Amino acid sequence: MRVVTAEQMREADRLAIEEIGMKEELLMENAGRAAAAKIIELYPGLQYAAVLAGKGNNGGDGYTIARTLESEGIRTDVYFVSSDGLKGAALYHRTLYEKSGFTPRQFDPSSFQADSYGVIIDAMLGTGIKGEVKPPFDKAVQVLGKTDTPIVAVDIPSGIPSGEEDVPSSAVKADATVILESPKLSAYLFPAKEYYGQTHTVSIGMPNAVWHKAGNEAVEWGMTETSASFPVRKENAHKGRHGRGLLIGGSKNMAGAPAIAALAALESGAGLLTTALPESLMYTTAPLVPETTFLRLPEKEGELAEDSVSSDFGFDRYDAVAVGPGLGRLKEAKEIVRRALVETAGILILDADALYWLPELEQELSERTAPLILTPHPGEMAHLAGTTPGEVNKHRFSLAGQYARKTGCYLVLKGANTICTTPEGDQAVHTSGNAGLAKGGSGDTLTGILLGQVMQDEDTAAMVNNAVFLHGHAADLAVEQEETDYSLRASKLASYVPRAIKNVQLFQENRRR
Ligand SMILES: NC(=O)C1=CN([C@@H]2O[C@H](COP(=O)(O)OP(=O)(O)OC[C@H]3O[C@@H](n4cnc5c(N)ncnc54)[C@H](OP(=O)(O)O)[C@@H]3O)[C@@H](O)[C@H]2O)[C@@H](O)CC1
Ligand SMILES: [K+]
Repeated sequence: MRVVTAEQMREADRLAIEEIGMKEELLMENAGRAAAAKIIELYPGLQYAAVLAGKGNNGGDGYTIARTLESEGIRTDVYFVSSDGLKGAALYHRTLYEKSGFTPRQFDPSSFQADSYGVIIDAMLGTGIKGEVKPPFDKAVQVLGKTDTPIVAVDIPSGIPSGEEDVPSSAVKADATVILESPKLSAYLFPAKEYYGQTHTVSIGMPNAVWHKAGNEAVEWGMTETSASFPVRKENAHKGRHGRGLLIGGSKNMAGAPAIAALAALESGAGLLTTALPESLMYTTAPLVPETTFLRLPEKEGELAEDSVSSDFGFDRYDAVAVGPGLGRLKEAKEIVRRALVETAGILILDADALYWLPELEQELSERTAPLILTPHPGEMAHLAGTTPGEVNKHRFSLAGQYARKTGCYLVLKGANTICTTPEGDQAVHTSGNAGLAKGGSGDTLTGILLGQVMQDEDTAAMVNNAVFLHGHAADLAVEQEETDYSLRASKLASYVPRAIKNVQLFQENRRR
């Protein structure tokens, strides 16, 4: 599913109108009808609704929704908060509404009876918003903030920006948002996302052709995208075919991390896995993951020593190498990361403490040509980009895009709604996963899944996204079944990866039928 900025949506709109000849009134009719149908689906038995309408096209959608609901037998009152300068398609649809026998009323915050309606539809401000909500809309936002009646926003909750701009001090907090045609970036950014409630995207019949010119910012990557690119294993498969992977990590205080990552790598498809760790950790790791082979490395104070990785270590013998889970920050680890960057001819994944050294390895980073995947959480991203976690969270799309293009890496920016960016700047945002993932060790699981997945196909971008999807989907399945978002532990999470893969394969089979 396409994800856009307000500018791209406007450009698509313009192209559909000017180049394809769709009338704006038609797009608005489609929008209103699709939104009304979704509202009826969400609230079966709805009898009485109110629409709060603005003076732009979002308001225009509101009049169309009201007319459609009325024709479905649902009594619907329209209150215009402002209609100053109503024009174009919005004026056309208000006129249709009036000529159909209905009379819109001026919204009055002191007399509006929010509780008498089954649903209130927020059609005040859409993608045209700029800055803090101004009068008279501010009062209407306050009134909606006090009612228990469900609020359904049209396209975007009024006041919320479409992109990475600041969320104003007050905005409509919707129970659900019916997004028109394509979600805007803010639907994936906190705190804006919290205002959307449940999201439902409906088509307004925008011709696909316009997107080639209008472009789009990102896609949302889910089950459909994963199953479309998930490789089918050949019947005569051989273990070597599915990749030789190397995992490097572990230290005395993070002794379990390599086991968690190794389990996840094997359960996501790694053919042959070697785990390189401080030698003392082998005896605790082997019983947990009997299928991996080991490289027992010399250690210093329980962490890998600088000379742990011998000159003939053989980074280039593997299809993919992951460095980081439980590695620790002793400065000796820097040399291991440097060598991995320079010598790994296959795909290299750097995670956790391996990322810590990257700002000091700029030259090696810029000289690396083989694929590199970085998996920072917002704190690590801030360290990489030389900024604060707060700034990272505000500008997740743009910052990730800049960093991936600048360094030529595949960047997996973790956090709620993980964003994957390719070296070319193409982005995919993920919604799978839940609060159960906000726990130590869940990053190790992701690194393992990435290691297992990237060796399965040459389309690295798709494999990275599939790994992120499987990680989130495994967490969702765990919570649906016997786990909760409190209890989910990373090692348990790995045990749900097979079920996540099974679901992807079932989805694939059903599509082929
Ligand atoms: N794209 C498509 O294909 C289709 C799009 N459609 C719909 O169009 C919507 C976008 O419509 P839009 O561009 O007319 O803007 P919209 O959000 O209605 O608001 C504009 C008004 O807000 C005002 N305003 C601005 N800032 C403000 C503030 N801080 N506080 C208060 N007021 C503020 C501003 O007034 P001004 O400040 O300029 O006086 C202006 O009058 C989109 O979200 C979707 O619902 C559908 O119809 C189907 C086809
Ligand atoms: K709205």
